[in-house]
Amino acid sequence: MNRIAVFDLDGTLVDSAADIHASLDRLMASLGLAGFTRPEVIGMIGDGVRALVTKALTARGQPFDEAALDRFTADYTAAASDQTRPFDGIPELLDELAAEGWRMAVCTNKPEEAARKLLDDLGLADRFVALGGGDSFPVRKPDPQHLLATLAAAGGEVAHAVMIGDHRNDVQAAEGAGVPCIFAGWGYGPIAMANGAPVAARPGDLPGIMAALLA
Ligand SMILES: O=C(O)COP(=O)(O)O
Ligand SMILES: [Mg+2]
Repeated sequence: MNRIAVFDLDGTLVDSAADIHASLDRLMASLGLAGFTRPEVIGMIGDGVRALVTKALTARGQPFDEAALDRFTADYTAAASDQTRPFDGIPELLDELAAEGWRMAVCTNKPEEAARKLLDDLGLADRFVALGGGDSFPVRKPDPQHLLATLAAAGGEVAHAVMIGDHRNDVQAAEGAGVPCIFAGWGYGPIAMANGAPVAARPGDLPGIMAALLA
C-alpha cells in the first residue's frame, strides 16, 4: 500500500503569517497606503498572492496593479523564511509519518518558487516527493485538479490519499477530487471552514485520524 499525505502549506505546515504580513505592509508603505492588522492579513491568506494583493488594494480603495503584485512576489520570496517556522509538532509528525511509510506532498496556493525556497530554508524540502504551487498548474485550490495534478506528480493515487489543510479551499479541492480531508484546527481558517471534515486539534492527532480514514 502506497499511502500518501498531501499537505497544505500556509497555516497547516508552517506559521507564515508574520512574513506575509511584513511583506504586504512593505508593499502598502511603498504605495503610500496604510498597512493591516495581523487578523486582517490572516483573513486574506488562502487564495494565493494575486488574490492577497487584490484584496489589500481593494481594502484601500485602489485598483489591482500588476507591477505591485510583481514587487510583492519578489519581496516575499526573498523574505519567506525570515520569521516563518513549522507549527509546533510538525517536524515530529513528518518523522512519524515517514517512519510509518507514508509518502508526503505539498499542495499550496503559494507560488511554487516561494514555497520551495521556504521548505528548503526550513530543512523540510526532502520530506516531500512533490510540490504543487499556486502557479504550477493552470488551476489552483479549490479546483480539485490542483490536488489531482500534485498527486500525479507524487506518483500517488486517490484511493490511498489524504489531504490536510486549514482553509475551505483545501476542503473543497479534496471533496472534488474524492480524497478524504482533515482540517488543521491549529491553522488560519475558522473551524466552520471544515464543513463536516474531521478536525485535528494538533499535528500529533493526525496519524490516528489518517489511518482511520484510509482503513
Ligand atoms: O498563499 C496562500 O494564499 C495560501 O497558501 P496555502 O494554500 O499554502 O494555504
Ligand atoms: Mg492554508
